[in-house]
Amino acid sequence: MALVAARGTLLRAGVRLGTEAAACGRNGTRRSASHRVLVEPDAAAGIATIKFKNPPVNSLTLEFLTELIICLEKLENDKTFRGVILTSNSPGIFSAGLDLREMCGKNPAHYAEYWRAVQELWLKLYVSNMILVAAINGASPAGGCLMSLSCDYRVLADNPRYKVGLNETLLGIVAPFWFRDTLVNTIGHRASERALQLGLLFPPAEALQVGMVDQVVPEDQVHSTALSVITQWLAIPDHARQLTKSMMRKATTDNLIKQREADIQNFVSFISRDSIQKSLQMYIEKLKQKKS
Ligand SMILES: CCCCCC/C=C/CC(=O)SCCNC(=O)CCNC(=O)[C@H](O)C(C)(C)COP(=O)(O)OP(=O)(O)OC[C@H]1O[C@@H](n2cnc3c(N)ncnc32)[C@H](O)[C@@H]1OP(=O)(O)O
Repeated sequence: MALVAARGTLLRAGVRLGTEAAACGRNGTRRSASHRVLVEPDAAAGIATIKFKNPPVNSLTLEFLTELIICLEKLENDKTFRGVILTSNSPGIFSAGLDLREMCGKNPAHYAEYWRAVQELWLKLYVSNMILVAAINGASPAGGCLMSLSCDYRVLADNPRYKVGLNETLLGIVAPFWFRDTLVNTIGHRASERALQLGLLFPPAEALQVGMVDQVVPEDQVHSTALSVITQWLAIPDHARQLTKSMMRKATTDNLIKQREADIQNFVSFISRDSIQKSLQMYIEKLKQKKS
């Protein structure tokens, strides 16, 4: 059902599925997946690199989310690809997380459609059969950080401006239970409690120390490191690795799947509150003023 909704959104957005299907194909040359998702397939290695290209900050708009979901599904179904690197086409920003404008001044039906797409992307990432490695080449707050936490391994560029974390409380909003669970599964309960309550954004050395990322490397080595990690993981027999991943993660995704509709309703009523709308608008204003 979610994919049908996603395709509906794409078609309304004027994205041609035929073009996108071709983009995620097995050809060895670089192709453009759609407007916002670039895919660089290396069929011989069985690895594809997905590059986010949704300027200015790769925020997760509904259209971008939908393109990512469909691209991941195509790669998942194409047995050529066993590993995927997620990275940004614009070094400096991995992803600014959920697009604030999608959560501001819209109607409940839009919020519901948006949240279903956010859930769908997480589900696709978290239990993917493929080996997913995040090559984090820029700042990665909130939903951007969630994407990387949903991968199997995270490599972060060593630049003090590239902070990662779930900073929702700083916006006056609350990370949902499945964001929390993803973080807890990665860094443990106590560290998550502190990070979530304070909305901490960790610079590289601290991110490594707390376990938000697995490796910090010089900026120009992020992609090559991700590649060599995937190559090591590819040496493990797929069925054994996949079953183990599922054993580790399925309870977490099942928890969302069984209360998916309730989670959407909860999001819609929370985000529609006047007080939350005001907080988000103030936050957007603050971002604008930062420039002037
Ligand atoms: C039960 C209810 C549960 C609710 C849970 C909801 C969960 C939400 C999770 C989220 O992901 S919320 C989003 C959180 N994201 C952030 O806090 C990031 C905010 N952005 C930044 O900190 C910075 O922009 C940056 C990413 C560090 C980049 O900094 P830089 O200086 O390079 O760019 P800016 O000048 O700040 O931004 C350029 C441009 O982009 C706009 N923008 C930035 N972030 C977002 C965003 N998340 N959504 C939409 N737009 C964004 C910014 O306003 C600027 O726009 P302008 O028009 O050019 O001024």
